[in-house]
Amino acid sequence: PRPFIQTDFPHPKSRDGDTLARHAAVHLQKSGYCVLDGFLNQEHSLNVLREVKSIQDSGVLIDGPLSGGRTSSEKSKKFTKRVIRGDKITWLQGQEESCPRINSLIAQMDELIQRLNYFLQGQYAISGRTKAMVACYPGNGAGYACHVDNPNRDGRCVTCIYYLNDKWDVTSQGGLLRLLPVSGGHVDVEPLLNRLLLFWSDRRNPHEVQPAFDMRYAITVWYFDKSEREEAKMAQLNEDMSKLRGEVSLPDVKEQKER
Ligand SMILES: COc1ccc2cc(-c3cnc(C(=O)NCC(=O)O)c(O)c3)ccc2c1
Ligand SMILES: [Mn+2]
Repeated sequence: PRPFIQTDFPHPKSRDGDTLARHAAVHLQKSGYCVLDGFLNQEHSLNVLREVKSIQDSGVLIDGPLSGGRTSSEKSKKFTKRVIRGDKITWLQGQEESCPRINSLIAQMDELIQRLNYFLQGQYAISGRTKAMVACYPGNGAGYACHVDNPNRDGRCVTCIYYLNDKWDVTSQGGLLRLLPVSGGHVDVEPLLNRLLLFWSDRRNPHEVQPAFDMRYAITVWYFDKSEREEAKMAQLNEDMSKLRGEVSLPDVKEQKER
């Protein structure tokens, strides 16, 4: 049977920024995710799609983390199990002259998240973001196995995905994003054009991309929580320094006392 697919996500009546951000804050705090349809106007979203396709045609997209190479568990074995090619990606700062419409989308995402931060009343202090990841799933049945974006406190608190797939039909084209919130159940999100999906990036939201059978486009930005990000950078710095010094930990001191 067709998976239960939620397409009638409630959408705030008025379009002003604060209403949208408040709606997103309420939904995130209640369910850990939020779907906003019609994030840009139709023409703008089609122009963003046009720019993504020209980026794809320019050949700058590289294999995503799991495509083409070995799956992480295969590193130890001699042979490498070839995974089917997964998503192809590129990273954009959001100021490139070659894609003004994508830059404008990123600016709108930034503005929404800054307003959202205000309505989260101190739950997070969202202070920065990653570059925007433009991803194309090639449509050969590749998907993305169930995973958590930020399992180990790397600083990312909100995942923000903008979908660009016009007239997408999951029954024939697959590519469904399935959230498996630890609070139970599952939420199926179709990767529809001009749809923005937000969800907490941590272990509360394991999610998967089911195999896609047509080219499937998305632009993802991860937003950082200030303190979690600072701690993660400090931990990384200490780890790098101890590697640099070739630091070796000594056997436990109290054993020596007993000698
Ligand atoms: C170390 O370099 C890299 C480079 C790129 C990386 C991209 C992802 C990633 C994570 N999540 C999704 C996802 O959930 N997509 C949901 C959807 O498209 O509907 C996705 O497409 C891609 C994870 C780790 C990476 C590491
Ligand atoms: Mn993910």
